[in-house]
Amino acid sequence: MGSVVDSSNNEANGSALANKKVTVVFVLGGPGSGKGTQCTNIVQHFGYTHLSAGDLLRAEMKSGSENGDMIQNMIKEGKIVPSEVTIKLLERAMLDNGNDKFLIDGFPRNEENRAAFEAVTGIEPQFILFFDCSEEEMQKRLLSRNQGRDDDNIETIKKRFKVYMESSLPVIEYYNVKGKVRKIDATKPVEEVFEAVKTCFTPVAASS
Ligand SMILES: Nc1ncnc2c1ncn2[C@@H]1O[C@H](COP(=O)(O)OP(=O)(O)O)[C@@H](O)[C@H]1O
Ligand SMILES: Nc1ccn([C@@H]2O[C@H](COP(=O)(O)OP(=O)(O)O)[C@@H](O)[C@H]2O)c(=O)n1
Ligand SMILES: [Mg+2]
Repeated sequence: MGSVVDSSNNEANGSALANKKVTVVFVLGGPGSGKGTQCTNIVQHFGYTHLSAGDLLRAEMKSGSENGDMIQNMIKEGKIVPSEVTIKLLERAMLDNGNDKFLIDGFPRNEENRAAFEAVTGIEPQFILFFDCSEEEMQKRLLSRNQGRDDDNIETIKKRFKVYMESSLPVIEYYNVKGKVRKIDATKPVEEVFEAVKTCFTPVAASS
């Protein structure tokens, strides 16, 4: 744990990332659990670059990409966009950034995301930060998020919760079995959650 991932030993996979050594932390948890909020705090304290898969997909959608309509429909239905699209966006963002430490927020969200990312990039996450939050609290937060998102309505929120339970939790369990999950009680206020988050990063920062 805590070692810098050397993806250069995965050159056979042909990923452009193979020549760049990167450290990746996956930030996972249900919709509204506070992933984005805490990533902003982590960036300020620990020097990571925050990459939100959802933000990258929304930007791609707005850029007039050929995948724009497909992405918009998937987000509206709370479905997971095919990995190929999301991984390309993540790869490009990591390559374009001078930093070598990334928080990947909201990815991998299903087994296809997880397996494809590993196969394409060869990157093994340093650890998984898991925000555990009750559905009741997440729903309350999403309904008052006010970011003008098409998917923060009760109908889509219910669909997102179902996808989270059926497809995303098994990915967290996959990493839990590997001893890689650091679980945080995310129902608490922002400041208290961040106190717990800090303890996950401090030993890593001290040893690097
Ligand atoms: N610990 C918290 N307590 C109360 N509200 C929170 C907390 N963390 C985040 N929020 C609020 O809840 C909403 C969802 O948070 P966000 O960080 O966007 O979550 P996610 O990225 O997991 O969907 C935002 O409006 C945010 O300000
Ligand atoms: N790995 C991912 C991440 C997000 N998404 C899509 O983007 C939507 C919003 O993701 P998000 O991470 O911004 O949502 P929050 O969990 O932050 O509320 C998801 O419901 C999916 O439709 C995806 O398809 N694949
Ligand atoms: Mg988010």
